[in-house]
Amino acid sequence: MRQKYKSFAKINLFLYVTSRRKDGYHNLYSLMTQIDLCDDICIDFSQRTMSISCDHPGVPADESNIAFRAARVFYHQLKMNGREEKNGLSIEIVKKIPPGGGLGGGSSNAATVLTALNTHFKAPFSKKELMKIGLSLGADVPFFIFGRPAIAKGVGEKLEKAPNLKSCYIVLCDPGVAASTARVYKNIDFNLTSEQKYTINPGLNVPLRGQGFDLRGRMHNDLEESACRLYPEIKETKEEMELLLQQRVCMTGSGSSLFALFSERTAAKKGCEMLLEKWAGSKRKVFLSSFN
Ligand SMILES: C[C@](O)(CO)[C@H](O)COP(=O)(O)OP(=O)(O)OC[C@H]1O[C@@H](n2ccc(N)nc2=O)[C@H](O)[C@@H]1O
Ligand SMILES: Nc1ncnc2c1ncn2[C@@H]1O[C@H](COP(=O)(O)OP(=O)(O)OP(=O)(O)O)[C@@H](O)[C@H]1O
Repeated sequence: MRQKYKSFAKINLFLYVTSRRKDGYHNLYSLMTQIDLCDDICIDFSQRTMSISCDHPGVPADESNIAFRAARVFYHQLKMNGREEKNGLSIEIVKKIPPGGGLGGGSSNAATVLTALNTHFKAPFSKKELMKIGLSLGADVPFFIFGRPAIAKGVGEKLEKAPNLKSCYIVLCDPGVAASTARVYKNIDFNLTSEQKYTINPGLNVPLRGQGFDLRGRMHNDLEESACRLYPEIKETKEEMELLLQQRVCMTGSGSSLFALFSERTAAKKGCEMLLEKWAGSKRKVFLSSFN
């Protein structure tokens, strides 16, 4: 039985790093939303063995793939619950989300596989339990299982429903360099983020009177300075993007992707076309996306 799934990317509309923890991880305060850029995943539950394939050369097509590890950990938990099931399945991933782009591509793939397996076996785990299983794979995985815009705290596992967001069109750019999440967190200069840490006020407490929350003035990322020091391509791309679009540009997650928000599709499309034209032949990739 073959089933197709869409595995969506995310952006961090704002991301504040509030402290470094004893376990080496960092506590966050972040507003996250899924966007319509997605990978395609096909799962065949009728196989006798477990296998994975992926069309992207930068993504492992073996048991180290996070989607494969998600399937393995799911069957393990099922067994711990006293249910021994045949664990054959094949996972086929068609990548459209740039890997190492701060768009949570791997985490989203893992969440898609966990959710698909849970549905296939008629919900042996509650959503909360599935999110806990997801956290053992990566800090971003619970968000994709949560499945709606969220305020993330802790290492990203404490999730609350976000206020009603105003839908936006996004000009998204992959500067052509993959950023290592671990390196970016390790390289944070807390002297540079401290002021922001103590003045976090994204204004989410403002009453909305039926309107969606407009985030364009609230975009922020405490990881940006660290990522730009490690990967100068990010800084260069951001500066050019701001100049060409005449819009505020922010990095998502631990980088490397950058985004600008637009309320009108025509303006976003025009911006996208301009970047595509200016950067034709370069390693930078440009996407028109949205969230609502
Ligand atoms: C940057 C974000 O994408 C923002 O949503 C996430 O914080 C990253 O989540 P992720 O890619 O799922 O991260 P993981 O795979 O769990 O962790 C990779 C590495 O990033 C660092 N890490 C990750 C999350 C976090 N809150 N603090 C950290 O310091 C740790 O060194 C960890 O070894
Ligand atoms: N299914 C997968 N999809 C993407 N990358 C994967 C996958 N499995 C393993 N990886 C490895 O994980 C690395 C990070 O990829 P990913 O797309 O998750 O990064 P990211 O978007 O920066 O993640 P995050 O925002 O969660 O930090 C890749 O360089 C790749 O080698």
